[in-house]
Amino acid sequence: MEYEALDIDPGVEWRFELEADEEMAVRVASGSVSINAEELPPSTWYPIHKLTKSAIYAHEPAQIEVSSLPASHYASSSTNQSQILSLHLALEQRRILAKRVSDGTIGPRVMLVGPTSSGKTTVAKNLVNLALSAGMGWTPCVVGLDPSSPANLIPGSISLSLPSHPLPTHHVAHPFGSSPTSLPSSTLAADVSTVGWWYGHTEPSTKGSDIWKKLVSAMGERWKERCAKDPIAAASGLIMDTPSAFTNPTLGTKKDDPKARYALVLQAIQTFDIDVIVVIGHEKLTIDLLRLLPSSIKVLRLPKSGGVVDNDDTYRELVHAFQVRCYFYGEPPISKTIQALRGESVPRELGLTPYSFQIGWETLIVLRVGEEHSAPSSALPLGSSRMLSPTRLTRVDPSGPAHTVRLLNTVLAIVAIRPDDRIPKPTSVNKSAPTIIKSPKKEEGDDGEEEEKEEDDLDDVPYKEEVGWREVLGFVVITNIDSQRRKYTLLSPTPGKLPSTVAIAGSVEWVDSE
Ligand SMILES: Nc1ncnc2c1ncn2[C@@H]1O[C@H](COP(=O)(O)OP(=O)(O)OP(=O)(O)O)[C@@H](O)[C@H]1O
Repeated sequence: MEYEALDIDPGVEWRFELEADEEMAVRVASGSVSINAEELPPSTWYPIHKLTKSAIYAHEPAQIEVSSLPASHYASSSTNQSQILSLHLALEQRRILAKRVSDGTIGPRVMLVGPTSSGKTTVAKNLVNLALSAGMGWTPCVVGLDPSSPANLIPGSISLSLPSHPLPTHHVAHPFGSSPTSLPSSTLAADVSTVGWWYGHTEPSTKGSDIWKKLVSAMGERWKERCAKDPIAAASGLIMDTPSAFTNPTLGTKKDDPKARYALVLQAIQTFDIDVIVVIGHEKLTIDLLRLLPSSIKVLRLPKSGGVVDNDDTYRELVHAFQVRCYFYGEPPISKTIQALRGESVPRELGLTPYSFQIGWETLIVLRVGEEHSAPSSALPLGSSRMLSPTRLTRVDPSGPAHTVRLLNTVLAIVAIRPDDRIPKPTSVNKSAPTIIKSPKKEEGDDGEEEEKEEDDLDDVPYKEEVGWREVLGFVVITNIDSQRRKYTLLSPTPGKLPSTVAIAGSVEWVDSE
């Protein structure tokens, strides 16, 4: 079989963009090259799946063999690799110092921020891989706060993971390696211990900021617990990938605090005690953060790599669908052409055997966070208003046609339930009607926010709100709703009983189009 041989000069990266119908394998013929700071093994075919857009960087004069050249590829010496390396060396010193004092000192806590397609995930992955390749046994925590490019789970989720080996770039589904919950754990990319939380939407919004903050706080608690138990994890520090929405100063700004700027960014900084912020290619954000934050937090600017691709919405949708598919089915097989390549090949994940089954509406309790489905405010007595908790849970009733349409193809996060999570059924006395506390007339000069309160038990809210920010046990998709027999058909990645019968729905949907 014919291969294309490519020479790459030192300090140069060979950039490629694979389309939906392209895949390739690369092999190092001479020299040393890496992909997202993972050194490619010598003389071994390294398969790269469709839709991947990335670059192979040469540390010294190198030659690689490519099974089939993609339509779009070029070499460039204008990379930000040297700046990433300098940053890594500074972080490495901090880790070594933290390990040396061994009094629970936590290593560097780095947050990456920047606009859409600025290269945040790529820089985060490079920094993680550089730490993992340092030979010091670091286990840097990856804080995946971008629900649209989820670190190791599926769109809509945010996660903490502790990789212990350099993360490969075989495909776009799991930029930070996949968790053993979705893929067989004996495989290379699957062996990354991960804890996930379900936001349910691919962009944080001001409306959803209350639940977002709860989720981030729960993640922070979990990380602190881990650091207290594991001094190496503590010394390794963390690298946080964030959503591009974080560059919007008014994200999370509520009416009760109109002057708050970068509310969700500040909350994440506080929760994870971030002490280094790397702003990619956004001068205004750098200046804003320098003004807002104390000098103990370093705000650095990293130039955007010329190789970063400005992905459009169609590409993002394709990647999201691919990520969900990989969660249920594992990676698609490598084409026969790549399998037929002679020589050693990097092992890749096995497929999964997803399982479809039916479950009754009464058995699977589907909840939504922060939704109102009680009487409209116009139906309340004059002068009173409804005040619902923004993180309240409502049970989805699939019986109405509108609900059926909304639920079909919805991705559900299965969450763990504890015995004391259930709200006791109201007694017959207080079940009679909602108690509306009328708004007292405003006193002059009284700008209090709390005057409107009500106690409402109109809705069947079976669980405490905490369930909404519980860790996720796994994901399923509703593939069919049988209104006659009152049953859902669910797709699950593996056969067996669901770990819990309480699930949270969001706005993430998936239809298997393959
Ligand atoms: N040097 C490079 N050469 C080729 N492709 C690259 C390079 N750096 C990044 N890319 C690609 O550019 C795209 C955008 O990069 P990345 O996902 O890191 O940006 P982001 O800021 O995290 O994006 P988002 O706005 O989706 O959060 C990705 O497809 C990535 O693989």
